[in-house]
Amino acid sequence: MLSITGLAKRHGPHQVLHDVTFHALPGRVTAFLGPNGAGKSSTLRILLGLDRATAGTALVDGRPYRALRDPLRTVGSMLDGPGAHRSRTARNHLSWVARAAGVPQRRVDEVLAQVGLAGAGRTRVGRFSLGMGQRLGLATALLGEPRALVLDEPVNGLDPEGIRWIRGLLRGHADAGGTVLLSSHLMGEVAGVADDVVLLAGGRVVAAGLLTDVTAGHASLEDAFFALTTTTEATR
Ligand SMILES: Nc1ncnc2c1ncn2[C@@H]1O[C@H](COP(=O)(O)OP(=O)(O)OP(=O)(O)O)[C@@H](O)[C@H]1O
Repeated sequence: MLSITGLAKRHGPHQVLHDVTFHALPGRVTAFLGPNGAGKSSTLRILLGLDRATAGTALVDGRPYRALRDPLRTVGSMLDGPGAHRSRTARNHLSWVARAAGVPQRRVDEVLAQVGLAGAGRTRVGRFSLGMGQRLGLATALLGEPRALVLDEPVNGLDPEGIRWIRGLLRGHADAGGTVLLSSHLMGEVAGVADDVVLLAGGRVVAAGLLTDVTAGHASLEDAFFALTTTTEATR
């Protein structure tokens, strides 16, 4: 389980997160949604131990990321695309990450096949399309067969077929008992796969719960978001 509790973050004079609280549960896909600049990446960076909170906690199975005994097997993550050097081949990159994390080399071919890059293992990452880069980022996240996946904007750069594919992959991970937390500013694209949603605006959670509860009474998730944020602004 991923637990974010009372999270606050300040960058100089800017308070970018205000008392953010939500959970992502095993067996469920949780979509963390909001417009650009809402604070999604800031939250995920803290959860993955890449930045420190000003207040509050972000825990993976009850521990801060930095205290995990076997991080790559516990939580696979993708922030900022593939995370691979342009001059490396996909296979080199995955092989290097696997070695560093003590993951068996056979996983390299397994994840390349799983993300549809079996034929591109020897291609340099610099030649990849945006969508292929996203697939490689996902392959890296899956390498350690982690229970949880934390993915920042994984549908960016994917075409409709790619979006359909990633939805299936995330659904499969959750149905097998895994925890999936994905961020997106594209509400319509991820609504189809989410069980639970967390809507973030201006660094605050404006709604969190079952997708069906959050969208109840609205034509779409976007409509629910705009109705909620208009109300929030008006009552602040
Ligand atoms: N290192 C930093 N220094 C100063 N401000 C920052 C820093 N990192 C993020 N911010 C600010 O924090 C706010 C939230 O940014 P964040 O990247 O978390 O949003 P986001 O919801 O992930 O948006 P996007 O989809 O555009 O990445 C923005 O106003 C951003 O400018």
